[in-house]
Amino acid sequence: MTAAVTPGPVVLEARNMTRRFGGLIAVNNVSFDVHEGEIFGLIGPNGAGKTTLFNLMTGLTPPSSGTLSYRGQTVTGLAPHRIAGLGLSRTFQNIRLFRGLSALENVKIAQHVRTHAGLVQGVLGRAHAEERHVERRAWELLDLVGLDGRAGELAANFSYGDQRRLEIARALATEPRVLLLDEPAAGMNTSEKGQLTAFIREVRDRFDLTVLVIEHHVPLVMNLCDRVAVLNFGELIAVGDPAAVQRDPKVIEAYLGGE
Ligand SMILES: Nc1ncnc2c1ncn2[C@@H]1O[C@H](COP(=O)(O)OP(=O)(O)OP(=O)(O)O)[C@@H](O)[C@H]1O
Repeated sequence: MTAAVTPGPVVLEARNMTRRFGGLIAVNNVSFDVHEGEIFGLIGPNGAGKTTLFNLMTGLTPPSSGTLSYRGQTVTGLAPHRIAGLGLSRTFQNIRLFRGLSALENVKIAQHVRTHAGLVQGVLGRAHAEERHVERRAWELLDLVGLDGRAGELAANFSYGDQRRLEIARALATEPRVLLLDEPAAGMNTSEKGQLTAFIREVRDRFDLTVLVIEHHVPLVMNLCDRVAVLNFGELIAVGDPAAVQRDPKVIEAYLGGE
């Protein structure tokens, strides 16, 4: 478990975020703060609303009501690329790499969120200096995630674990301040899961990030996260340090008791 540290300033403020799909309330009046530099876990049973909450935060799904502020600026209602451009970057539960492109190309393309080049221009013809910078940075990120030796291989040929690492490299290519990871351990083998905690901490420290992570693997969440929020049927039933959350009777009943 991480040592208690003084929390940094609030970077994200979710206020009364709600999303209805017809009669179903997938996310129900959820409010929480995330502090700079935290690793903040989001757990809950299947269908609890975790991915929908990430989608609301990153602009993929508009909320029915409620807001998200990032460093005091309301980002609710902005398009996903605008939110990414402000510094919120994410990975997906169902991996969304360009499977037919190489690892290097996947990371290079992601950088156009920052360089403002269009997708076609991003692939075909940037100015030389910018292209060299993009290429160098892509190699650095592949090196960081341990895939620089496989830069030319197609993403489709990578194991789940390596695809997830490549997704993280791609998310980092947009130079985020906040990284949202949707089930980074899914599909990983035991040894890959074992390395993930150290890897996420290293990424947080190296890039001075705030990290939000959805994860089903409870021991990983409890080891990794500074604070944990628990969703159940769309409602936030607990937020706090991992040990306190793990002891909370509401959480035990909703989720951990069933493990
Ligand atoms: N686009 C959609 N249309 C209708 N219902 C949806 C949609 N997206 C999510 N839901 C429903 O909202 C609820 C929350 O789903 P969500 O995927 O956010 O849960 P989750 O906690 O991420 O689940 P899991 O752990 O299984 O990934 C579920 O009942 C789901 O079926």
